[in-house]
Order: sequence, then structure tokens, then C-alpha cells
Amino acid sequence: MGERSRAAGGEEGARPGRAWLGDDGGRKAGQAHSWGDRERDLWEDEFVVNAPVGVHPTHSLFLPREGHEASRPGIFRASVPSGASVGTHEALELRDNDETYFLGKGVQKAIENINQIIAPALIQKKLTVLEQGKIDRLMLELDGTENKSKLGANAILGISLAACKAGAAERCVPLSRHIADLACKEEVILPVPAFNVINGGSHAGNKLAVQEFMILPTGAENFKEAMRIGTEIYHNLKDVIKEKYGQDAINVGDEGGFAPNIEENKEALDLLKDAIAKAGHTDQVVIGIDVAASQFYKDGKYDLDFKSPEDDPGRYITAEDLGNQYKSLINEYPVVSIEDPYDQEDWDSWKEFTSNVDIQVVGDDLTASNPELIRKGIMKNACNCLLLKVNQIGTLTETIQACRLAQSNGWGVMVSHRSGDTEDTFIADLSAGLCTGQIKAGAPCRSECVAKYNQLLRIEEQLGNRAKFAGKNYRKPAPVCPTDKPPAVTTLAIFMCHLKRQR
Ligand SMILES: C=C(OP(=O)(O)O)C(=O)O
Repeated sequence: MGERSRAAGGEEGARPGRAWLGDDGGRKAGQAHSWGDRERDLWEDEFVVNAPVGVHPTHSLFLPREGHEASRPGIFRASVPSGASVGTHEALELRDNDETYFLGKGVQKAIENINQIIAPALIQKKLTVLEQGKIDRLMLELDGTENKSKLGANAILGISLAACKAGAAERCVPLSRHIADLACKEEVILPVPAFNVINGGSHAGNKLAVQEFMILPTGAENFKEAMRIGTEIYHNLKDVIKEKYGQDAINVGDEGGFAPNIEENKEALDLLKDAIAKAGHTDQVVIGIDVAASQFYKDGKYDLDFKSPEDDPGRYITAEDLGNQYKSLINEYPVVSIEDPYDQEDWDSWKEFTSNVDIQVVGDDLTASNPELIRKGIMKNACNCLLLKVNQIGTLTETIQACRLAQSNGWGVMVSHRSGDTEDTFIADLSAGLCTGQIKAGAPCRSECVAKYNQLLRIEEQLGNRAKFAGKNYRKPAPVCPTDKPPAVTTLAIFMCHLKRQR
């Protein structure tokens, strides 16, 4: 088993001991471990996040932050995703920009920053893996920039998420429960999956300007049923598209949705409507759209034909015309959620639209999971739901702050993957632990998407009859903790965990 210590833990032969971020047996930070070293370290007396980092330098940075401890052998890994339609306010993803190495997409600098700056600092401070806030704060201080451009958000986030996984294992609780405690949430709630089944925009080579057409099985009884509904619709959609446009129209885009070469939004929605009816789930499903309009904002207008090789300003439409198109979609189809309807700087159009519709309006590029921008969005009443992406902001602590800020101001929250995502399933636990009520992780297709949904199935199974599914309450699935209580990860919890291990 690659990850020997799992959140719900309880391995045989485990001994009690406190996990902390410290040195191990005199090895210098940054010095490589052999597997023999690792095995030995697993049984040393104190432990932890010390080993430098193994890296897979592809477009989706793989930053395992490894920890091992005497009492609970474990290696904790996190990998960091990457997006195609990246907003201008996102934290910086550090790339080497050396065209001769992975076409400039290498991440050697980020790795160096971990091994030479972050790791030694964490080791010196001897923080425990339960001190998520302090770990994240230390990295923010080391970075010292607004957008994490010194160390790279990809370097910082890998450590932040891996520390959280180690913290859950240290407490002998599932990862979703640990996140819930860090965020002061009483419950863990299974979100409604928003399956992105038709891909367009920057995620596909077709003519569609809109990036994502999603189905949300809000009428399902539980997450498992939502998976069944989504999967049945997805495969019916495949048949509908194939029948209408032929075999080559069922190739998939970046997030596993089909990418037929259609141009009109209504054509996509008709395909969806047919597939939903054919699958027999018309009453259980609503539709969400991610327009990703920043991708086609030009000269203060919107170019719905932005993928055409010829540019023609004559075809650009105004924000008002675009808003009217959205309203017509809302009237004719069960569209309940629209994400990024306008450009990230076009605040006035956002405000106007949100105050004139009664659906969910989701901020992604607009708010960039950044508490400062979310505050601005709340003040301006620009939208009413936050799209939450861990790598847009770069630490778990700030992700939790962003979520709490949105929820305590009456917004919905939808956790999201990235179009260049990895096999890491952290966001599944994040969504359940933060009680966001909604998650989008692509279609029920492509392993990196399905992995997140499978993890949610496991969480539901593990909760048994205590499992709660957001369903129709997806916009507000749980009451919000009114105070800024500190995380409920206490010394008592650690002590109880040690007792449990000794039994
Ligand atoms: C998931 C999305 O795509 P990307 O990761 O390309 O930003 C999105 O825009 O919501």
C-alpha cells in the first residue's frame, strides 16, 4: 500500500507517539532518502514531515510531502492541480519557463523552494501536523508576496494539503472529519455532484463558447444514487450525440464531457434534455453552466465565436445582450446555476445580472477563492455562490477562510477541481468536511474525475446511517458556525487517539 497510514487508520503494531514536524536522526533537510531509510524511519521514535519531496514534473505538479512517524507509519502525499482557464487574480503557479525542459512547464524551482526554504523552516519550528494554521502561516511569511509568487502556490499547497492528511491520521479520524473540525463544522455532508458532461470553451476544440454544461442530481436520495443518475445520463448522452452527429462527436474534452462540434447553447441544452429524459431522470436533475466568460471578453464586449481563427469585432455582443441570452436559457431549461457569466473585471454586469435573476450565480475568476475578492463580491452583491479551488489561493487555511466567509454571508459554495487535475482526491473530503453542498469534478469519466467521486462514495459508506446528502439543499446544506471558534482539534482528541491505538 503506497500510503501506509490512512485517515481512519488503526494499523497493526502501531505505537503511540506524537507526530511533529521535526528533524529525523540527524539527516539534513534536503538530503535524499532511500527506501531503506524510509522503512527505518517509520519506526523511529518521533517523527515526521521531514523527507524532501518526490516530484513528477509534468503539467500537474506532484508534490508529495512525506511524513513518517514512529507510532503510525505513514507517507502523506498531496498533488497540486493546474487550470486551463486561469483567472488573473489566482495565486501564482511557479513554472521554470525553460523551453528546453518540459516545454517550459517544469517545476524544478518550486521543488527547490520546498527542499531549501520550506522544509528547513518547518523542521526548525517543530510544529505538529495538527497545527495547520501555523504551518500555513509560516509558509505565507516565508513567501511574503500577495500572490505567492516567491515560493509558488504549487510549492506551498502541496505541503499544506499533505500536512492536513497527516493531521487526520495523527488524530485517527477520517480526512473529511479532520477538515470539518478545522473549519468548525459539526457535520460532514455529502455534496451534490455537478457532472460536467458537455465541454466547450478553452476545454475543447469545438465551436462552443460556453465551457461547461453540468447536470446536478439534486433529487437523488443519497450520493450513491446521484452517481447512478449522473452516470446513466452521461451514457445516454453519448448515444444521443452519436445518433445525431456521428461517432467522432463523442470524443471527450479536458474534463471528460463530450465535445460535439456544436455552436449554440440551446443545442447543447437540448441534447442534455433528451439524454436526461431517455435515462428517465427528468424530475431528479437540474442544470448548471460555467460560461467562463473572461475567456472571450474583448474590448468591453463578448465574442461568442472566440475560437474562430478570424477575429471580427462586428460580431461581439454587449453584456446586456449576453444577459438576455442567459435569461432565455433560464426560462426554457431547468438551468439553476450559472458560473462566471461575465469577465472577472466586469463587476457592474455581474451586479446587474445577480440582482435580476433568482438562480445561483457563481464567482470563479471573479473571486479566485480569495477572501479579499470575496469580501468585495459580498459588498457589491456581485454573485451569490463561491467556486472554491484550493490552488487558486494556495493554502488550506485560506481555503477554509474563503469558504467560511462565503457561507456566513449567505452564499453557496461549490468545491471545484481543475481542468488539469491529478489523481489526488483531497477535494472530495474538502467538500464533505466544509459542508459545501456542491462539488464539480468533471464527468463520470477519466480516472482523475472518477477518483474524486469514488472517494465521496467511500465517505458515504463509512458514515453509514449517519450519512447526510445535501440534495435539494445544495445551496445551504448546513447551519454556519457563527463564531470564529478555534479548530476543535484538541489535546484531548490526540490523547483519545493514542488510547485507541494502544487498545
Ligand atoms: C474548472 C475550471 O476550469 P479551469 O481549471 O481550466 O480553470 C473552471 O473554469 O471552473
